[in-house]
Amino acid sequence: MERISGRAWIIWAVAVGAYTVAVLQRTSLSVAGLDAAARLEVSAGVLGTFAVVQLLVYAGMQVPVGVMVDRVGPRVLVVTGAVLMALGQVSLALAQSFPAALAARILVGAGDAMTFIAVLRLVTAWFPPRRVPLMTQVTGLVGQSGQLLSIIPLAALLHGPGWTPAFLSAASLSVLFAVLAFAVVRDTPTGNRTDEASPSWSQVRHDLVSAWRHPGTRLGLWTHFTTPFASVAFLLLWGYPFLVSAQGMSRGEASVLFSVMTVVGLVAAPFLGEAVARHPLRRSWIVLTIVGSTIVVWTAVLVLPDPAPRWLLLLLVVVLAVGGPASMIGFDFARTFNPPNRIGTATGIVNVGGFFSGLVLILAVGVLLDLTGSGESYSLEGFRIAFSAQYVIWAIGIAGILRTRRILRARLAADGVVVPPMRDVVRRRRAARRGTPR
Ligand SMILES: N[C@@H](Cc1c[nH]cn1)C(=O)NCC(=O)O
Repeated sequence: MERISGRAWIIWAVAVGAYTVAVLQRTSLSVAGLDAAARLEVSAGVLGTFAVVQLLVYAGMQVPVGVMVDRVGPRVLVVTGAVLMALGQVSLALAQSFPAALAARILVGAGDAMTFIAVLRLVTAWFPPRRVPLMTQVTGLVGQSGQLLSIIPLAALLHGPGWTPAFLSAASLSVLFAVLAFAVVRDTPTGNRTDEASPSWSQVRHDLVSAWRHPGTRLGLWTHFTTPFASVAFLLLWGYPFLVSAQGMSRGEASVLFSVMTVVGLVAAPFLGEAVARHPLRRSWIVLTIVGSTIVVWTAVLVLPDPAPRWLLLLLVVVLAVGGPASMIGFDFARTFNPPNRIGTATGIVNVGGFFSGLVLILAVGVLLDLTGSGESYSLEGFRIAFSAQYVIWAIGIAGILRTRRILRARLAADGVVVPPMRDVVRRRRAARRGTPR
């Protein structure tokens, strides 16, 4: 087994810390909703603009940021991202009007957009390939805990010392990680990307086109598009009103289900990382199985005429929770089907998927609830129709996965790598178990 150096762990710890703080900044406004509405004198509906604009900025910047990761190296991006987020949060701390606060959140979204793919590029550079799937999962998992920093200490600061001290404290964490990343992080074991000759812009354009054209990158994009959107929309906006208003749960019970989601995500991530490392030729099957289970359980919940039994809702949050870690398999496709000089670009392309599909579902559920007259009552009937929008996104995503997988397998076969169909593998295993010739 290849040894992992102490230096790799230190660089990873700083990088993952910067990503965790980015997730804290990303989610910081969700715990400040009521305070924001009062301070900026806007309605709850207008506050939703913050989330939408932030997601749009994040998704829109992924490809340019991916290109920059390959051109200037991940360290510059982690430092710049932290500086932008610090500026955004200082501006928010002082903002007195909606336009000023919106401009501040755009800065936060831009800085956030730079962090994750740069950190994944560091993981690829500093860890042996066999360890990368697991470390990618652990990076996602640790980073997501930034949400807890919003929910607990930031919320306590908001409701104690108040808005300005809370957002200034959040900004100071980004300043800390900008300094730490500048001092500690190095792009590769041989130094920084900027120490080498940067590729020309025509080379960068060529890499972007090549990354997009490779079916492995697009398989990653469709994987990231199809796996997390159901849990993103559930967690960020619609899960709570669905459980409480439509399913008749108490707020306490709904909170327990959300905690279960966090725990299941924690358990699933390393398990999936190891499965992907062991069975690289079966990654798309792992993805399709997870998506299929989510569809089956959501369908069971939606077809019931009455509120679902508690055990079924528990099962629903369990399958939803696996969607986040499953989306990380998309980055594994990007990494393994692209040469090192364009992994950042390919990762950026992949990372657009889930943020785009999540945003579409969040908006679609809102529109359908309004159209069915359930925008305020949040009735079970209204949610049943609204959540049906998921089937359209699943259908598009699964078609994308199957199509790009077919193209990819044809390309691999031309290079002499034949992926045996799953049914042949199952038949051969059964025959081996019975001791019959294959
Ligand atoms: N799918 C997420 C990360 C994740 C891991 N476990 C649950 N969610 C993702 O793509 N994140 C990108 C980011 O910037 O956070």
